[in-house]
Amino acid sequence: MKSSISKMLSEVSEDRKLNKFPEPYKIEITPYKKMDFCENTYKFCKTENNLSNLFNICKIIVVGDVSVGKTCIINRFSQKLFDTNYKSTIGVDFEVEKFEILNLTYNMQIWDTAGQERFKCIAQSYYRGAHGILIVFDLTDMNTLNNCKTWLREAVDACTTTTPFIFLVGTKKDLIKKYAYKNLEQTVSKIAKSINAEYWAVSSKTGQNISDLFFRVAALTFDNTIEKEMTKPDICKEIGNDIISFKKNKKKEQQLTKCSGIKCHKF
Ligand SMILES: Nc1nc2c(ncn2[C@@H]2O[C@H](COP(=O)(O)OP(=O)(O)OP(=O)(O)O)[C@@H](O)[C@H]2O)c(=O)[nH]1
Repeated sequence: MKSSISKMLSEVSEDRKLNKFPEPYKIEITPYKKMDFCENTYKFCKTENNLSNLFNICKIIVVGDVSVGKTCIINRFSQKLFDTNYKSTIGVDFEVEKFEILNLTYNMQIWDTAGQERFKCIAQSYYRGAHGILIVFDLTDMNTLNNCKTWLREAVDACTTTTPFIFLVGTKKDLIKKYAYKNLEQTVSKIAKSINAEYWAVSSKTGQNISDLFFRVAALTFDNTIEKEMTKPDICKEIGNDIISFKKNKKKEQQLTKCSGIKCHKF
């Protein structure tokens, strides 16, 4: 947690800067067909905007069976590390990754959940408000793929306040032979389409597609959040239990309204 906070305060490294909309892994296996940021997003990012820090965070949850490689994906991306020793996640773990998208800082909270059944209840309490769900399976174990629908149902049921982007992520690509992978991809494609998810095949051991996946997640959630907020009459933001609302039309003095529980006051 300490390192996550210091990361949020630190400078964005060069390899986390994004100015071009990243492509999906396979255009035919994604429901998200857009190939560029929205016009509103470009406009918002170009204007000198003191509201920009209101949209600078997204929450991503990573779910899937035991030992499919959830922690390894996150460690490979955040620390460029791969550990062959398996240490099961207890409950949930938390990481923050900092990006710069179209010159705005963007923080991604990544919630690594335990695959073990006994921790499900704890993990589910962290799903609320997620902007993205990574459902992870092991490309060498069909059972883990078959369980993805259950993971998705449970995650979506708990995400009552948001409509998250869904990614179906197959791991351990380094362990599967080319011809076997080709056959498998047809099955995965059907499942991905049936759950309306974007598919990625990755390897935490070699690093294949790991960064591309997280950049894609960052770009989609960033663009969607700004687009949604820009089309609202007023910009509202949930901070803890409070709703902070900014009136967009007031130029000089922004009217800030804070509503907490039943009481509502202006300041
Ligand atoms: N060869 C190979 N092994 C991997 C890869 N990803 C993960 N592993 C191995 O798979 C095992 C489990 O990885 P974890 O990332 O700990 O799995 P997890 O899904 O977080 O497991 P839980 O926390 O118990 O739910 C470890 O021994 C890893 O070294 C990969 O891309 N390639």
